[in-house]
Amino acid sequence: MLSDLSLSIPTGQFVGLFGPNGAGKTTFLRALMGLLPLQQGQIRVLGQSPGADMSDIGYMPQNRSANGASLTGWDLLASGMSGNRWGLPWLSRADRLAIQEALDSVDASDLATRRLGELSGGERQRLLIAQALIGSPRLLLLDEPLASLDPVRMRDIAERLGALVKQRGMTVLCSAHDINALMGVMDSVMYVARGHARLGNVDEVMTTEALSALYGAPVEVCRTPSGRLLVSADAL
Ligand SMILES: Nc1ncnc2c1ncn2[C@@H]1O[C@H](COP(=O)(O)OP(=O)(O)OP(=O)(O)O)[C@@H](O)[C@H]1O
Repeated sequence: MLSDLSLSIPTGQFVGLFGPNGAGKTTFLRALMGLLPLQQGQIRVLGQSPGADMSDIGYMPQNRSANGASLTGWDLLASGMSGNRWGLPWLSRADRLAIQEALDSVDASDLATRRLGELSGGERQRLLIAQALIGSPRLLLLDEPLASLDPVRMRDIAERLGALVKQRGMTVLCSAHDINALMGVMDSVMYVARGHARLGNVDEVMTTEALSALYGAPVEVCRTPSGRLLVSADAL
């Protein structure tokens, strides 16, 4: 359970959300979506209560349904339009352009005609990121979007998302386990552990002192000569 959380995520930033398994990353994203009731306190998302107006929010959940093996990639994206999940709505020209733009933004247009049942985990993953990007949301909440991607594709998607933040002024909150995949792309890090969180730039948060305080146990943060961050501790 998350507690004593008081933070404000600046708009137009790419924020990496990190922490060990079970720390509360998914819980935090679901609370922002209005999918979980708060026991205490309050959250404002784009100035509103969570869940009040989702039109400007794109969300890629962690638990991704394996349904729809016979649907194509295009069908998957179309099914999310007009709030229609698996039905296939009539699409306006603007809807079709929005789908194509979302596919292009993650280099997934070649997957539009492929059936979901034939795609690799990483290919489906790219389509789901595209689905969350439909309509150019102001806020994008991505729960482990880089899981199942190979290192080259991981970096490619991270850089594409980083470019969208810069081009559109979009705010991205992206949970991940490999901090190095988002290095140079993130503006800030939110690190969650033991129900507490710290938000700041990489150099403020990813330090031996800051993480040891969050974990309540000695944690060592090192940088390799090539700039990779390594976090190690018996407690992890
Ligand atoms: N629906 C639920 N009911 C009860 N407890 C839950 C529920 N969902 C998650 N939890 C618990 O809340 C805690 C935080 O889980 P959460 O999924 O937010 O962690 P996470 O940081 O996203 O972890 P991971 O890196 O493993 O995905 C865990 O202890 C988990 O068991």
